[in-house]
Amino acid sequence: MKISDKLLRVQEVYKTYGEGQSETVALKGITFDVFPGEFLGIMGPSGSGKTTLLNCIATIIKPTSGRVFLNGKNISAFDSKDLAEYRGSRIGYLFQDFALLDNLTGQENILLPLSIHGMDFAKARAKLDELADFLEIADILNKFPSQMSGGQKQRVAAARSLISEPDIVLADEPTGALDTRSARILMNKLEGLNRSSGRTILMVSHDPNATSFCSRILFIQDGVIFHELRRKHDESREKFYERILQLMAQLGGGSANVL
Ligand SMILES: Nc1ncnc2c1ncn2[C@@H]1O[C@H](COP(=O)(O)OP(=O)(O)OP(=O)(O)O)[C@@H](O)[C@H]1O
Repeated sequence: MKISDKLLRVQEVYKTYGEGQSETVALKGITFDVFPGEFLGIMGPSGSGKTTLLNCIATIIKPTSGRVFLNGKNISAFDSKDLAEYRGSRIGYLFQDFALLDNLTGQENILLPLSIHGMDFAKARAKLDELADFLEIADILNKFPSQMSGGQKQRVAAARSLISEPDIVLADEPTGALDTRSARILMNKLEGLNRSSGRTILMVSHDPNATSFCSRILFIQDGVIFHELRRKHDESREKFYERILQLMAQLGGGSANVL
């Protein structure tokens, strides 16, 4: 298979922070592919390198060595102009803390990426209406973040991550600040976007409830991928959740301690 058949290829990525006595090798040669339409989860205990890996893919930080390809292009070799285009339109971000701007309404937050990167207004309006409808945020678009619940904020953030129709959405613990019910609603929406629109999502999480919505999960520990679980074609989410828990228990110490 050619590299271009894959949407994303992470190849032998290493990341070292600091030097000498304070040196931390956060990623130790990570290699994996993401195919178009996948909903890939990355699980691992605190400090295992999940956020570092996501930030290398998002070009927020540079790998110490190794390469990241998006649509066959080596984005780790991009100059700053290409990086701006890549960050702005080819990927969407979803963060644990929502990262909404407090002094902008929901609608303004969602449209912000487009106003920075140039906007076809009619297309943006149609896309906004479609996303607001699907994510059930139409009636809060004129509210400010301080007037929204956590779940509503994260669904507004999800709309913002999708408005530019990115090739891939990168989500870092998107349910981390949500209660169980809001987390489930968000994950149902992300799964729906993945299944109905073929939206490719890469999500980092330590929560098996969240990753049980994925189609495949990579397990990372001490900067190395050491296991993969794939959701079977007709496997229910509940069954997949059980398999994730079983694996976590096998890894030792019970799920809560391991991941
Ligand atoms: N800016 C930094 N400078 C130095 N060390 C760092 C930095 N960021 C992360 N690290 C270290 O790199 C390792 C991986 O951290 P990372 O945040 O990627 O883990 P994580 O799996 O996302 O953890 P968590 O689930 O707690 O967010 C940890 O040992 C961490 O202390």
